[in-house]
Amino acid sequence: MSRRLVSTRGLTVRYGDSTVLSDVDFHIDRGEIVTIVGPNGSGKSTLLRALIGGLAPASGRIERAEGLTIGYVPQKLVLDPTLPMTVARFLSLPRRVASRAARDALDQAGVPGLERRQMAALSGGQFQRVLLARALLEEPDLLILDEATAGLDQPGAAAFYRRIEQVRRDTGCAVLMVSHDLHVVMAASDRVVCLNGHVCCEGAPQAVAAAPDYRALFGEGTRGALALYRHHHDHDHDHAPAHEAS
Ligand SMILES: Nc1ncnc2c1ncn2[C@@H]1O[C@H](COP(=O)(O)OP(=O)(O)OP(=O)(O)O)[C@@H](O)[C@H]1O
Repeated sequence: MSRRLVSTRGLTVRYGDSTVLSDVDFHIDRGEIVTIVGPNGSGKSTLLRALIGGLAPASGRIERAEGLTIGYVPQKLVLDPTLPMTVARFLSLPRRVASRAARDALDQAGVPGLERRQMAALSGGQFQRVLLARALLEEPDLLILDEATAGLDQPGAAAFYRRIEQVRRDTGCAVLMVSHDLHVVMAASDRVVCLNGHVCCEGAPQAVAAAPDYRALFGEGTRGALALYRHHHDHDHDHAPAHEAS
């Protein structure tokens, strides 16, 4: 398969009369971690939907590598809490997977040994990692995460993204994620694309954080988060932090 997994050229998407994305050039290559940031309503989820093939462009082109396999981790998944369902059973929906494969995927997602636990009894962080495990069962070339840490606190989200980096190291998959908090995903991203209906700026995370277009959209209000991020990355993580498996 070619190095380029997905690309768009001049992508324009409309819902009725309203143009949500206009003239977007985007690409992600094998093994890259790319984060899309942008304010609410800026078209981030729409871009993901178009890349997956769930939306037809009004104009422009989308190209996907032949045989591309995508694993998708949604922002949230609502399960009926009164419905008894173990993690193992959940991982076997919609198609049955071997227990060995389920175990390996849970290991890879950083939540080993959860097979017999009830889905309704998982913490928010564990639940998102089970969703990650389910996506990994597809053995994706490209893992897509749409605000996958929305319900987690910042240390929990940072631990989740460290796990994503580990998954990339282990499997070589590319990762495309959407996040509203650039500073939490900074360490895990090779490249950041700032979207506001069009591509405002893109580049290395530090460069985007400093870019005038990014600052115009997000202001300077995330300094506290940046400090937290720095604290979490000025030392080694020989010992998994408490949040890693919580
Ligand atoms: N199915 C739809 N029909 C009509 N308009 C839609 C539809 N889906 C999204 N939109 C509109 O398109 C715009 C972009 O939505 P989108 O969900 O892509 O933004 P987003 O950047 O992911 O937002 P958020 O950060 O709030 O999740 C919004 O104005 C939204 O109301």
